[in-house]
Amino acid sequence: MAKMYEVGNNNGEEVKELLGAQAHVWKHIFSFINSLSLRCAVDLGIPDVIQNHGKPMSITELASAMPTLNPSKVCNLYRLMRLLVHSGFFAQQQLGDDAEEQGYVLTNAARLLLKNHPMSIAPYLKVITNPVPIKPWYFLRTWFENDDGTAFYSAHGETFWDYCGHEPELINLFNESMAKDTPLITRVLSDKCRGLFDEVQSLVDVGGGTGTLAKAIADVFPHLECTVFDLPHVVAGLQDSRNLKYVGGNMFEAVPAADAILLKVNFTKFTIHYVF
Ligand SMILES: C[S@@+](CC[C@H](N)C(=O)[O-])C[C@H]1O[C@@H](n2cnc3c(N)ncnc32)[C@H](O)[C@@H]1O
Repeated sequence: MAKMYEVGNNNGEEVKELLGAQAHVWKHIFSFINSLSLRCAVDLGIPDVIQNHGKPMSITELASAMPTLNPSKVCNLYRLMRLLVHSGFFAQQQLGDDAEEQGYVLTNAARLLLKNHPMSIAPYLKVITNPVPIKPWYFLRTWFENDDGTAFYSAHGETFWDYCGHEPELINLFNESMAKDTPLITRVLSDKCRGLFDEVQSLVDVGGGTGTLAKAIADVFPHLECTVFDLPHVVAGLQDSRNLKYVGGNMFEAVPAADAILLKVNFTKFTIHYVF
C-alpha cells in the first residue's frame, strides 16, 4: 500500500507554508472564473441595470430588473455579485435607514463596462473571452512543440486574420474593441505630440482597422493627408473623406508611401505572439 505523504511538524511552519502554496496554486487554477464571471455579468447587462437604477440596488431589485433571469437563479445571482464585489467591480452601500440591508453600486472599473461609455471595454472583454480566441490557449503546448507561427493557427488551421475574413461578427467586435481607446489616444496625440504632426504632410496608419483613430487625427490635423491601410476585407466599402482615404493590402508586401507611419496595437506582447 502506498505510504501517505507526511506533513512535517517543525513548529507548524511547514504546514503554514504548504497551506500558502496550496492556496496559491488554487488561486491560479480558478482564476479563469474571474474573467468569465465578469463576462457573464456584462452579457446579462448587470452594470447597465445598476447604473439605470440611479441608487444602491438590492439583490431583489436587481433580479426583478432583469427580465431574462430565471426566478430559480436568484440565489446564484447573489453568488455572482458576491464574487464581483470581491474582484472590485461592484461595491455595497447601506440601503436607506436599515444598516443591515446593502445595495450594489458600480465601481469605476464597472463604469468602463457600460454599453454607452465612450471608452467602454465591454467589446474588448467579449473578444478576449470569446471561445474562438480562447481555444488557442489550449494549443499553447502544441505550438511550443511545432513550428506554427501562432497558437491560433495550431488551434484553427488558419491565421486570426484569415479566420476573421469569414466571421464578420468577430471582426466587427474586434474592430469596435480596438477603436474604443481612440478618444484618449487622440487627446494625447493632439496635446502632447502636436509638434510631431505639424511637421509632416502625410501619414499612413498601418493596420488601422476601420480608421477610427485616423479619422480623429485627420479632423484634428486638417493639413495631413491620412491613409488607413489594412487587409482588403477590413477596408472594403469604407468611404474616403476630404483628407482620409482607405487602401487595402498586405503590410508584409508593401505599404503606401507617407511622411509618417502610425502603428498602434493594444495587446500584450505575448497575446500578439500567440494569436497574431
Ligand atoms: C491589433 S489590430 C490594431 C488595429 C488598430 N491599429 C488599433 O489599434 O485600433 C491589427 C490590425 O492589423 C490588421 N492586419 C493584420 N494583418 C495585416 C496585414 N498583413 N496587412 C495589413 N493589415 C493587417 C488587422 O486587420 C487589424 O485591423
